[in-house]
Amino acid sequence: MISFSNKLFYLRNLLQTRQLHTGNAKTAIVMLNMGGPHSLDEVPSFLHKIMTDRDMIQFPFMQDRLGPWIAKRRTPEVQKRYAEIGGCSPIYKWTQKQGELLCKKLDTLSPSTAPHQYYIAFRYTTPSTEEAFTSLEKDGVDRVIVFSQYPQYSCATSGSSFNEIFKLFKKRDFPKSLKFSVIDRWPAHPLLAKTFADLISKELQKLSEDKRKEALILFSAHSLPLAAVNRGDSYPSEVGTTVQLVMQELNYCNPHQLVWQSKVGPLPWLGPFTDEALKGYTAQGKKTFILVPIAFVNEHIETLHELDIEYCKDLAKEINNPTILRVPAPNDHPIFIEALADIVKTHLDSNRSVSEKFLNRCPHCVNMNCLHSKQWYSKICNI
Ligand SMILES: C=CC1=C(C)c2cc3[nH]c(cc4nc(cc5[nH]c(cc1n2)c(C)c5CCC(=O)O)C(CCC(=O)O)=C4C)c(C)c3C=C
Ligand code: FES
Ligand SMILES: [Fe+2]
Repeated sequence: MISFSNKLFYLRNLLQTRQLHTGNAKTAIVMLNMGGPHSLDEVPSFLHKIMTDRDMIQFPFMQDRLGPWIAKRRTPEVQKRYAEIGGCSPIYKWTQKQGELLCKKLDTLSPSTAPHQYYIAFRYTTPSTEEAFTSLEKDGVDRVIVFSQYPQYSCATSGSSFNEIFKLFKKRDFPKSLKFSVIDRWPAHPLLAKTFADLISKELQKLSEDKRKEALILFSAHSLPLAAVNRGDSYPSEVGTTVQLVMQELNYCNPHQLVWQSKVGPLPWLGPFTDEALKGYTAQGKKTFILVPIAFVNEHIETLHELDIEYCKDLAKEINNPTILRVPAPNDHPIFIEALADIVKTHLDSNRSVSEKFLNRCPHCVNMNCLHSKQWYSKICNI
């Protein structure tokens, strides 16, 4: 049964798609991301899709049962959290805005590949990968650039989305005349670092001089299961790269620390955890923190709920009310939009369809999806 709010969403989506896709686009930019529920009714299917995605999470036993069980068990609590941030994830709204601004900029920066049109491909909600490719094929574009919206690459997130494209084209033919290329990661882009540096500076400016001097910058990224880290997933080191470049941009003005949030399920995950770090540092006498969500480019449940409500409000009360300011996600920051446009423009100028890093698997990868997917990308990108 599709609820009234979901029906409204699909109708609005259809109208927007009609308005945006003029049918004369030459270059398609496919914006890959996980997506988030468009309504509270969609939370169960969203969680089910995440927890049964074997590229995202592998259980040591009973994979077919444990995933759906954890998804079902989490549903009421996660629905409550989405209700507290307005009833849906803002990822779709922000991705649309970023896509519009990016294409507008690209039309000026790269007239020879214009008009550019963005297509959103979400892994766990609509618009899906299949919908994105069906639309761009219908629009008759000449080339497609698959652009991951995760700055840092993890096999659990970016990898799962890339594997989904491969799985789609196992079911149907890839259009022969379509030029295809991939932007898989951009953790070291200077304008990404500049965006975060600007956002952090603005928060620091809100503090009195004394507080500003003592503020500890806590970069917080979504954690990963330790099994994925030990398999060789490059996400932790790429998050570290972004952190270093942001601090360099800030001229190492304050102390900083990288911490990890949003552990799911009972298995061990990469730490130190953000909430434990806040507790530890306040016990050490620190009283002022700047929290920076460093591994996602738009607001989502983990910034609006976990950071803003659970840590800045609830946890702060428990630990003697330190000052905690949370830096906004890049969203539609003008330097961030410049970063997106520069990444695509540099890619267009490079004549490189895919990175060598992307085609190489983790040293301990045993996932056959990765093997076959990377073979497919080599072929389709003419490597
Ligand atoms: C950007 C980095 C992310 C990594 C790495 C990541 C790994 C990862 N996540 C789960 C399970 C869940 N993630 C959930 C939400 C969620 N995850 C990310 C980002 C990363 N996840 C974002 C941006 C969001 C929020 C989406 C939104 O709607 O706003 C959820 C659902 C929420 C919840 O239940 O808490 C789950 C479940 C695993 C298992 C994993 C690594 C293996
Ligand atoms: S798990 Fe990293 S390439 Fe397969
Ligand atoms: Fe997640």
